[in-house]
Amino acid sequence: MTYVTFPQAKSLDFAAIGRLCIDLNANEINRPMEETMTFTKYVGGSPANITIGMSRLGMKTAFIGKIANDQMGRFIADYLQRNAIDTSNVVTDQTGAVTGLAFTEIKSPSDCSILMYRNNVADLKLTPGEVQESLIAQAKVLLISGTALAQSPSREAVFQALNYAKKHGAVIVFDLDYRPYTWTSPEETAVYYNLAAEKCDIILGTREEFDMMEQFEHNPEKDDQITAAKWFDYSAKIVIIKHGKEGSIAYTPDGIGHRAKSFPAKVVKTFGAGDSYAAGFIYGVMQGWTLEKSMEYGSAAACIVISSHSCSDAMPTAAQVDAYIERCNRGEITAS
Ligand SMILES: Nc1ncnc2c1ncn2[C@@H]1O[C@H](COP(=O)(O)OP(=O)(O)OP(=O)(O)O)[C@@H](O)[C@H]1O
Ligand SMILES: O=C(O)C[C@@H](O)[C@H](O)C(=O)CO
Repeated sequence: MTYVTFPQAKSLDFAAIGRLCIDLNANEINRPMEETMTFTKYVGGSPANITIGMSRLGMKTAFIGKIANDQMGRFIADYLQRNAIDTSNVVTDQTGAVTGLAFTEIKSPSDCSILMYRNNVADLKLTPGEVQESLIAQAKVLLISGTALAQSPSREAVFQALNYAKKHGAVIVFDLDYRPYTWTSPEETAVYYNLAAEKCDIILGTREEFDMMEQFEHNPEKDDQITAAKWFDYSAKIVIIKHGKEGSIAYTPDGIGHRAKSFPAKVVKTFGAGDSYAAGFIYGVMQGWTLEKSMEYGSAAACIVISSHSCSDAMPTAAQVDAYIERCNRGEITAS
């Protein structure tokens, strides 16, 4: 059963809009930030990570965003280009805005947190006029991510990108990517998340992210079926609700909850799981695979990233995902 049809005639497989920043991941793991002395620098930001993941899987990709006019901004642009990502719509800020920094704290494989420095960040300064209609017109998929809705003018830029994607028939994916520290209040967050989600074909989020969106609604049991059903009255064809290592469920308008097995992993840190899962899943559905197989692929990609030190740099190729699944099937990998 095919739930989403991708416009095959377009030359670009995947475009994403939103946050481009720097991850500084703790080198001394299993200790609090106060005791962490050194960090390794990677490109970060959820939509950037997903785009890098799609590119590693062999998809033709582009990014729409804004970088600071400094060494960090140039590092990001160069990394995207080296990963074969089209940066023609990555705009350089001219107002003195800075690159967002995410310092990661790895207290234990299951207790990780992110300390954000995001005042006056360039990624939230993308304007609607800077979004190129011609690029979105060529894309089979447009991915948006919730953090870019947190402030103007980036918020309006995302809605403009949604207008172009609708006009030109791109499949729209929304990765909820809720980061509370970029928002002024949960109520404001819910309003904009709901407005954007109405326009999307595939919505991916954790149970907690959907809870945030439902704060004005009645779903006391936090029932996944009720959550998903709302979006089928708008544009959605697939709603994925993720439950960490318990796996995820993809709901479809025919009432089916599709489940896929998850895989064991030797976990170093948990962040990046959602981004690699999204890349693997979207890649799978674009190949015409079943939702179950696509989710399985996303889960395996997630295991590779959470077993590694970085998010972006650890994004696997298709050969690496296939090899991971084979090794799990042979019983060669066990959970940490
Ligand atoms: N400890 C784990 N072991 C194996 N697989 C995992 C583990 N944690 C996450 N995954 C896989 O990754 C998928 C996405 O994880 P999760 O639900 O934690 O997303 P997320 O909260 O969006 O991630 P992030 O921390 O990047 O924001 C899960 O559905 C599962 O397949
Ligand atoms: O910007 C962030 O929120 C942090 C990301 O850069 C980081 O790579 C991550 O959390 C992945 O989901």
